[in-house]
This record gives sequence, C-alpha cells and structure tokens, in this order.
Amino acid sequence: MPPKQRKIAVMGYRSVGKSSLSIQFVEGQFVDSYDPTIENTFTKSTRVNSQDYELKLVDTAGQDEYSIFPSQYSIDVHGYVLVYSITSSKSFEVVQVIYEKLLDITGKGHVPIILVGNKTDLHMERTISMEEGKKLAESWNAAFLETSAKQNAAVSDIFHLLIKEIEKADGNIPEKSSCILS
Ligand SMILES: Nc1nc2c(ncn2[C@@H]2O[C@H](COP(=O)(O)OP(=O)(O)OP(=O)(O)O)[C@@H](O)[C@H]2O)c(=O)[nH]1
Repeated sequence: MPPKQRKIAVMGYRSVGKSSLSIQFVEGQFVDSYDPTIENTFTKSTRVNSQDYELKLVDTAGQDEYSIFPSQYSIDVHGYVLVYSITSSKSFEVVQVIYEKLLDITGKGHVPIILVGNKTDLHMERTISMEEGKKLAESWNAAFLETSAKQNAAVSDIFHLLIKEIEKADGNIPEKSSCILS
C-alpha cells in the first residue's frame, strides 16, 4: 500500500516542549537551549499497523489564552497534539482554551487529538497530576500521554497514538472490535 500522507499540528502554551518533542521524534535528539518557535515543519516516515505514513509535523508558535486560533491550522490538518507541561498550571489552562477554539473554528464535534503532559523528568516540580490530564483527555474523548522530550520517554507513542485516533475518526479502526452473531 502507498504511504498515507497525514498532517499534524503541535500546539500549546509557550515553552512546554512542542519543538523538543517534534525534534526528538524526527531527529532523535534533545536540545537544551530555548529558542521560541515561529513555525517549523518537519517530515517523518513511520509505520503503524503495517501501514506506512508520511507525516508532516507543524510545530506552531506558542499560544496563550488571548491568541486568535491561527486559521491555517484549521484546514488540511488531520490531527492535533495539544501539549502542556506537567510543571505549569498555566499551560494546562491554556491547552483547554486552545481546545475550545479548535472545536469552534473547525465546527466539528470531534477532532482527532492527543493531549500530552510533557516534562515528566521534572517530577519535583510537578503541579498537574496524571489523573488531571487523563480526566481532561477523557472529557474530550481524546488520547492521553505523559512524556519527556528530554529523556525520550513515550515521544514516538504520541504520533502513533494520534495516527490511530485519525484512523478511528475515518472509521478505519473500530473502537472495540465487536462481533455480532445472529
Ligand atoms: N526538563 C525538560 N525540559 C524540557 C523538556 N522539553 C522541553 N524542555 C525545555 O523547555 C524549554 C522549551 O522547549 P521548547 O521545545 O522550545 O518549547 P516550545 O513549546 O516549542 O516553545 P515555543 O516555541 O516558545 O512555543 C527548552 O529549554 C527545552 O530544553 C522535557 O521533557 N524536560
């Protein structure tokens, strides 16, 4: 089967690790220096359930609660990685505002999303519990993961899980394999 091309936008508050997660996934390295992003696009080939994918990752500029949702990310994007830092309550609030705006602008009741709590290596500074993250993702009917871009923990899982969410939204993977016998 030819590779499926999928576009993914990585969004969230400033400095939560959007670029670090993207670079870790695409290039396999962690850069400690902080360089605010305007916008970066990466491509990466990956394989999920024996299907090849060519992913286009759009690493977006950090948003805050007052940002207008950039309209270029409302079209042509198959799925969203919404990132907060487990050390920042503010980033957890902002991710919820971004979610509301995303639903508003796409006009869809459901969008393929994975909520990501990054920086798990900074456990001494944690202010958002795993339960809080999980609960929020459940309320969105979205996937959820905690990660560390620094330690490369669960980083590729983000994109694999999101691809599954995208396929699910396309009706390709049943939520539960049910078999009705008559
Ligand atoms: N300890 C730790 N630091 C991280 C992690 N991920 C990112 N950082 C650091 O957090 C800072 C911000 O990371 P970026 O990846 O630039 O964050 P961003 O969300 O792309 O930032 P903007 O471009 O401003 O929106 C950098 O100093 C990173 O090194 C992580 O998992 N653990």
